[in-house]
Amino acid sequence: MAETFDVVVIGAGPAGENAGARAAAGGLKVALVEQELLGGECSYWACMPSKALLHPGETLWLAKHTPGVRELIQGPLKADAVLKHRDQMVSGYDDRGQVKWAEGAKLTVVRGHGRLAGPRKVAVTGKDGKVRELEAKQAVVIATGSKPRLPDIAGLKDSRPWDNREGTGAKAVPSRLVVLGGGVEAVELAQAWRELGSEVALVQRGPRVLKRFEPFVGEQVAEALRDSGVRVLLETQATKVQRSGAQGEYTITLTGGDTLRADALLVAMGRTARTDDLGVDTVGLKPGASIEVDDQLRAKGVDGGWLYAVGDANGRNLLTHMGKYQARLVGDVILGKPAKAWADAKATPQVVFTHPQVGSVGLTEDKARKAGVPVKTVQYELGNVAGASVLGQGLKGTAKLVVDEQRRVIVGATFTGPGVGEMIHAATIAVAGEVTLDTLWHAVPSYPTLSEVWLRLLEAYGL
Ligand SMILES: Cc1cc2nc3c(=O)[nH]c(=O)nc-3n(C[C@H](O)[C@H](O)[C@H](O)COP(=O)(O)OP(=O)(O)OC[C@H]3O[C@@H](n4cnc5c(N)ncnc54)[C@H](O)[C@@H]3O)c2cc1C
Ligand SMILES: NC(=O)c1ccc[n+]([C@@H]2O[C@H](COP(=O)([O-])OP(=O)(O)OC[C@H]3O[C@@H](n4cnc5c(N)ncnc54)[C@H](O)[C@@H]3O)[C@@H](O)[C@H]2O)c1
Repeated sequence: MAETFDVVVIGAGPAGENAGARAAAGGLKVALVEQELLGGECSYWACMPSKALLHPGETLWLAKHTPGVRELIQGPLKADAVLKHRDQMVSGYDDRGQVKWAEGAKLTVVRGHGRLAGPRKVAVTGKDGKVRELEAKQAVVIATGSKPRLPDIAGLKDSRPWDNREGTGAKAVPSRLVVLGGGVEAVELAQAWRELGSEVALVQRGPRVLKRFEPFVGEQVAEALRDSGVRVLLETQATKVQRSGAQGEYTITLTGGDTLRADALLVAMGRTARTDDLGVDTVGLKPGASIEVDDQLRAKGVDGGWLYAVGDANGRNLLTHMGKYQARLVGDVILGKPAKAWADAKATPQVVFTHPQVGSVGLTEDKARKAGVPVKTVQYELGNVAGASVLGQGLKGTAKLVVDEQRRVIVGATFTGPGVGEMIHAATIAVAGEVTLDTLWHAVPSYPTLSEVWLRLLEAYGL
């Protein structure tokens, strides 16, 4: 006999937790199904541990730019202390705190692997093999996240390389690390492990890293990686991977025939939706693919409008904050309130936590032009703003705005430099709120802060 809920959420990462909590706060009876740890990939093997590994290096780098402090610095980071801090950030891979939160939010936690078993039905297989049948009166929300993509490179799979789990969770610093990929995960973890003492080489097939951002971003981050001692190999691919025994040395053959040797190999080559073992075929969807949704987060191609997907599982924006945004909206949609996830296409912010940091929101110049926006851009060097000299000596960075000239509103912004991750929200407000440049002229930035770059950008535009 099936247990009945108003809503069944499969997956308790940030997206699933927030979808469930929003629906429960509106008075609905919600089951939250999780096969591993409540909190999901982000809390234990992605966002939180990677930031715990990166922040000490950034602090040291800033200190080295600060007279009176840099003279005190002796030696590199204390790797043991950083790894211990990482372990605390992931609560020792224990989700008791999250379970307590979920209970407080009036969610019924169901442990086990959830699979759709036809319309509105979910079968949950527990660790003991027993199956619990759940039935949703109103909605099922898929929030199962994503898993690493392992490209078809000879010998790669058999060599059992690191993915984001070992890449954020390793208990010791490898002497030599090779990173395959040039996206956000690759650059963040290459820098983190380099600063903890590894010799690092990063292998990227394209002409620059971070290719989804404005071109200057990839150039500056690659330069920073090189400055910290990372070997950055562009327009290069791994063609073969060999390993001497289960724990042995890696030999990575590259296009052109050169080889790299390493003690650890991190694959950071993108992710795919975790929908392969989810029973989506029982409702007419393709296993293994992202669940395509409309702006109400409703799965396309499923009759009755009862199936929703949020977070990495729908492939819209593989970012925790965007998954949580979709989750809040899906809760509202299920509660019958009007909601539309328009920020996904128009105002998605992202921070890359390298040093220099990268903050971006909305469209790049290239994407805006391709979308037919009448574009004018302005750019200003952050190092020329008085606030930069207060933060440290010789700090650099760049700020760029992409403006829709017709409407006089910003459709995209990108900043690089120290602490810009905290500055990007101002740009997100301007983009999401469609604040005109003429109004922004009266949003006066304080002196002497980095935010004064806004004033310089507006002057550069012609105000
Ligand atoms: C190294 C790394 C660093 C990152 N850093 C950042 C960052 O700084 N900021 C940022 O915004 N994003 C970051 N991301 C992306 C971020 O981790 C994801 O966007 C986010 O975790 C997606 O949340 P989610 O809830 O959709 O999925 P997940 O966090 O993947 O959670 C899905 C949950 O569903 C469970 N599940 C899956 N299938 C089933 C099933 N069939 N039955 C029951 N349970 C199931 C899983 O066990 C998991 O707990 C990073 C990613 C990586 C790899
Ligand atoms: N700070 C953050 O917000 C943060 C940090 C880490 C990850 N994430 C998110 O997690 C997701 C996964 O990160 P990611 O860096 O793995 O993905 P990504 O899509 O950003 O980058 C994938 C990289 O792998 C390369 N690649 C893919 N297939 C390849 C192949 N066959 N051969 C050679 N190179 C190949 C691509 O060129 C690209 O450089 C991203 O969507 C990202 O936004 C976010």
